[in-house]
Amino acid sequence: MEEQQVDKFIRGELIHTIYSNPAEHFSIAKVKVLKTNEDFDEDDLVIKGYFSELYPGEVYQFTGKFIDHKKFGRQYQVDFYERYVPKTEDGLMSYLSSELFPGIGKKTAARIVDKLGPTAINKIIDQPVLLDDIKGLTAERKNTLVEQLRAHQGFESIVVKLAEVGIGLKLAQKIYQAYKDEALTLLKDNPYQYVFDIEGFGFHRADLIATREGIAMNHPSRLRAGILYCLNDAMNDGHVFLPKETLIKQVLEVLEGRRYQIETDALNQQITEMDEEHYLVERDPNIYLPVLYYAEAGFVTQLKRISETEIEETVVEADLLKVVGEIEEEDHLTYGKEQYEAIKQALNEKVMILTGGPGTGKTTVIKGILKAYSTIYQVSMNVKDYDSKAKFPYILTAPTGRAAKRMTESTGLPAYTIHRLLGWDGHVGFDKNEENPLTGKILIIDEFSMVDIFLANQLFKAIPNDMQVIIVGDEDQLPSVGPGQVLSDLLESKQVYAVKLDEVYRQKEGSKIITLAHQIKHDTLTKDDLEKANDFNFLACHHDQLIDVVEKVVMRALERGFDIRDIEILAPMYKTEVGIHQINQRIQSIVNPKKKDVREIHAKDTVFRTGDKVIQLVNQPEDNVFNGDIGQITAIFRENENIDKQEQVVVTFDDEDVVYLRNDLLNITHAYCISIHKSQGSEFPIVVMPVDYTYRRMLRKNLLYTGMTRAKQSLILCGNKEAFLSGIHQKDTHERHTTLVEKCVQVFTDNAYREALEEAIEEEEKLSPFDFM
Ligand SMILES: Nc1ncnc2c1ncn2[C@@H]1O[C@H](COP(=O)(O)OP(=O)(O)OP(=O)(O)O)[C@@H](O)[C@H]1O
Repeated sequence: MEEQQVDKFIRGELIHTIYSNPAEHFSIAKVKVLKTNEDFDEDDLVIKGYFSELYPGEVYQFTGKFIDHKKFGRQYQVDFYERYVPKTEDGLMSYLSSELFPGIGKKTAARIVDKLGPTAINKIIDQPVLLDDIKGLTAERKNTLVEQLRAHQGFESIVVKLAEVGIGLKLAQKIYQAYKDEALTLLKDNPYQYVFDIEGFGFHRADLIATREGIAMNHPSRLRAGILYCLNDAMNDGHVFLPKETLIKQVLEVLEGRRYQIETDALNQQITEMDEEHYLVERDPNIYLPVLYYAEAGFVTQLKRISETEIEETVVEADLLKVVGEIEEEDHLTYGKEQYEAIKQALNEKVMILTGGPGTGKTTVIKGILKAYSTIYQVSMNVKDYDSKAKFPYILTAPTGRAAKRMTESTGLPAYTIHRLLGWDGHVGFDKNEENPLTGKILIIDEFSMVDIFLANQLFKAIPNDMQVIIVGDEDQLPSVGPGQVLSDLLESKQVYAVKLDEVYRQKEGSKIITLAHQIKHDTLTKDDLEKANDFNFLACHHDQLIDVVEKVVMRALERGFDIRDIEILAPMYKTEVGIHQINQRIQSIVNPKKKDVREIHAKDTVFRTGDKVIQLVNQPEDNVFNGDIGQITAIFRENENIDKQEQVVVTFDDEDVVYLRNDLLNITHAYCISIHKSQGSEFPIVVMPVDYTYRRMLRKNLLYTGMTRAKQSLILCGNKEAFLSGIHQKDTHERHTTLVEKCVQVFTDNAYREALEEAIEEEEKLSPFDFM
């Protein structure tokens, strides 16, 4: 349908806001261009102007003019804008031009809708001849279209209606699967339900639909959705709960516009009712999502169960001293006092935490524990000596593939990611649990600072009473990406035996990297400590030169014979001028530039090329790749080159080839430069860390510490020394709201509390409260 539009316009979906000044309502944002009669044919555009509110994912129509910004290039200065409300015809057009109907593009779809009107689909199904004189539609395409329309009958009314409110085919398919014929009724009556049932369906989208349907701003469903939305948001920020006062403040910010106000009493009432109906848990003054409350409660009670079971046999000190002496002789070292203590307690305690910074000997102690146990209990460390009856006694696990691999390299024993160990099926759940526990005698979990409260709960559920557990981690590293800060909370609770290793051994080998890490940890680092050393340098440079300097460092390392896989650039932010995206683009253009005979595929803002170094962004256990795994694109196939008739990108991870279809490319990105958060659990021979004042907001002690301690051979910092020095003295102010410390203390010391908690967990499991998430 061509519109009778005289004015020039850009119709686009808001991707994200780049800058906003709420006081003046001024924003700069990026939009995906959907339609325009301006002379512009790129996919994305930066717009700027005065807006009351802009929501990502929403479609707006802008009028204005193009301006050329000296630094940022072409932008659209908006004079007037409005939210674009599509008509049925638009919905129909996007349905017909969707991937369900191959070969039908936007133009042909428009011609069909133009000719047949809003009831086009029924007309085509009843009388396919009506398509006969549509230009551009071959007989073959016509037949496929009719066949497909027949096959999807029923579904189309939902897709078309959803397309009218800006929902694409993929999301529509998810919605249809979840609600089938109820989808439209629900959309009209309570679109907020979608937010909680359908992944990728945002609150603001539901709000816009609700406004269209005339649902009142203070409708209970809206208030509830606002509450759950804020709790979810808090979870994404790592919190396990929100104080009620904070929650209410945040909900009001989300729900109130300039034209209406929400009564706090009404919110309070909803919170109480939602608690009664198990949609949230209120433990005055804290409000939790049930999944989080019960994950925390579950973890603590499981930990208590395992801790309180008596150990079968303890080791006599004299025997241990003898065995440790033998190991020391064999390995040519003398364990430090704390290291010896750690080995001893690991053998004598049911659950023990081993913590310490880099180079303090955590890995050395793990090896010591394994050797000592094997010698004392005469247990073979050779996997081949075991079969399905006699199970291997040692389980080594870590949250990431890389960390697990490192455990295998250092001990020579098999190690698995926690997901793999627990038999995660990738969708519904874990194979290992209370009913089907793990088997073995000693469980060693490395990099525990990365384990969130959900995974900790799942893992501990699967640990049988007679297993000894050794938790290993560095409490000064960043907390887990997911909610909670399990390692540091456990240490703070003091309910589990912990050995802290302080003495640095790698330093003895002359490592400046380790010295710096410990100086940061103890807040003693000064500008003078940043002098060049064998394995360290700080290349001070101006913001404008930062990417050039990073490039030079990478080039120099390559010239010295390092592989690009050995060099990792770590930065804290994605979108600044010197952010991860920009650095990746630059390094890619140097180390893997466009070439005639090298295949590439364009996906959104990224060009993936054969040979590119890439990082996995989500867990994909079905393919044995996990968030943070780094691989290389080894092949790109065109549609006509494989039986699936789809473009394919093959990424080779350590020993695994994983195939990505075009839609899956969202799951990977370039990995020349990765975020410090994503680098957790990994180590690289050379780490290059740009530090810029534009990262200020992110520069914190534990972030810098985590990044720097990823370097094994060489660490090169570049950029602004002041920004670095101010960053290492900034504690993370963004403390996570958790109640693990209190729960631990109570469960371990108050039996009545523990029993009540266990009962509540059991009740909750019967109710299966997690369905709504
Ligand atoms: N008691 C010791 N005597 C001599 N050398 C030691 C001792 N303990 C550890 N080391 C050495 O110090 C170095 C660091 O030890 P290890 O790798 O075990 O530390 P880590 O805490 O696991 O470090 P990271 O977390 O950085 O891997 C190793 O080379 C190791 O051999």
